[in-house]
Amino acid sequence: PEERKLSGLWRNELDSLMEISAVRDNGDFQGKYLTRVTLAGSCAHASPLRGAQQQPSEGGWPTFAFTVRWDKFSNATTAFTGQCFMDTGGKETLTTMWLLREAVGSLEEDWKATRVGRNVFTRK
Ligand SMILES: CN1C(=O)N(C)[C@H]2CS[C@@H](CCCCC(=O)O)[C@H]21
Repeated sequence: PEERKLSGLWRNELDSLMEISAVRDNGDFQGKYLTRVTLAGSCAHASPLRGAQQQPSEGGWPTFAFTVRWDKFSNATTAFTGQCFMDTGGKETLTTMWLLREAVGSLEEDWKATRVGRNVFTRK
C-alpha cells in the first residue's frame, strides 16, 4: 500500500531536513539531506542520499537503510538504518541509528573516526 513509503519531507531533532524522492517498486530511493549542524560548525548544505526500504507484504512497517555522502564541506559519510512506525494518531516516525565515518589522515587515527548515534525523524 502506497501509504507505507518513505517518500516525502522529514525532519529530525537536530533540525536536519531529509527529502526522499520517489521510492521505486523494488524499494530503492534517493533524495537530499540538508544539515544545519556539522562536525566543523554549522553550515546548511544539501547532500545526496541513496537507500532502500523493505515493503513488507503483510502490511508491517518497513525497515530501511540509506547513506549520505556529505557534499562540498566534508569528506565524511553517514550510514543510517531504521524502521518506519505509525502511532495510534496516524503520526509516522522513522527511528534510526547512524554511523558517521569521518576522514582521518592516517591508520593510527582510524580508531577515532567513527561515531554512532540514534535519531528520530517525523514528517515535516
Ligand atoms: C546533522 N546530523 C544529523 O542530522 N544526524 C542524524 C547526525 C549524524 S550525521 C551528522 C551530520 C554530519 C555532517 C557531516 C560532517 O559534519 O562532516 C548529524
